[in-house]
Amino acid sequence: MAVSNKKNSSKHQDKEKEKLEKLFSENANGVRGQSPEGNKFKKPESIKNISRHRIWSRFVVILGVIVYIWYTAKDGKETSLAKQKEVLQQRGQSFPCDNEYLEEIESFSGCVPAKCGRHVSDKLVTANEADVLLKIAQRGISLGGSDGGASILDLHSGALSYGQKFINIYSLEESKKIFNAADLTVYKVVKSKIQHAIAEIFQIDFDSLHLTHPTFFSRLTNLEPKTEHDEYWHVHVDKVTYESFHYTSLLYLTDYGIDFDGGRLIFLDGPIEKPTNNVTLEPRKGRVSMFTSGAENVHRVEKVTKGTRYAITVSFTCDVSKAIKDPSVPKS
Ligand SMILES: O=C(O)CCC(=O)C(=O)O
Ligand SMILES: [Fe+2]
Repeated sequence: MAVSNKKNSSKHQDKEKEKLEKLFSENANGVRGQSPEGNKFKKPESIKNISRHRIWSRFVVILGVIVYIWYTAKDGKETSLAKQKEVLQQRGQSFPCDNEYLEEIESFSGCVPAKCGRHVSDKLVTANEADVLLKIAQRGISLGGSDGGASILDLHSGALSYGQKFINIYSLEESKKIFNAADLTVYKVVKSKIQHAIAEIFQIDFDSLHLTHPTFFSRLTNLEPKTEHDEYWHVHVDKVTYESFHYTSLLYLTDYGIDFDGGRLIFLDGPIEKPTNNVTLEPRKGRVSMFTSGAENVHRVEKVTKGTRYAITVSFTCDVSKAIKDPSVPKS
């Protein structure tokens, strides 16, 4: 019995020793995989996750505030008038006219807009019409073209960018192949549809509007500028750049984000020295933008960063003395 008791007590002692060793080894190593120091004031995992989550969310909020302040201080906010993917019957913004513009236009009866503004429509020009006009632009400008990023072709005056200057396209024999009578009919129909739309939107008389100079095709790329004519991205007011303009329209012939990157039309609202809101228009094939040409529509074209952007500027004046004639097919 005594032997058995001894045996039992030594078994008991062994067990106790084993327990102590286990406990000691756990304390020395920390709980599996953790440092012994971490063990002393060990936080549960859930608390650690919460504080990590808090740090991250604070970091994200602070970063957001910094980005917002930087962004608004730099360029003001940006709103979209028309995205490339949208197909718009008509969308626009109306606002009071610039005083100088209003004073001038008031001398032309039937031509004063109910309100100034900027509008866009994807339903005026058909895909086929846009294709015909794109082909004219491509064929015509390929006979010359600027050494820099901006080339123009004016079918009315014949002006075509050529290296670092302009030539008269009608002096070239190949000019006869640029467009035929049917193409010209498309050109005139499109011009007339835009004129009707402007008259309706701004509530003026169709007959008070006259096509004016310059009305031209443009091809924009990311080539380095060689002359000031290549610098198409400057902020401007059309009435100042092209004196005779009262209503500006643009028909886009290629697609933003597909045929080219960059090249959005951007209106800058707010004080001219520090605009507070950029209103962006993404070109879409067949899309027409129409806007009053005064200082209420300060704008610029973004630099094209990739690809080729084609458009036609179709401009109208209320001053009949500044009217231009439709182009005619070159004689063979
Ligand atoms: O191409 C555009 O979107 C605008 C061009 C322009 O501002 C201009 O020709 O005056
Ligand atoms: Fe312009």
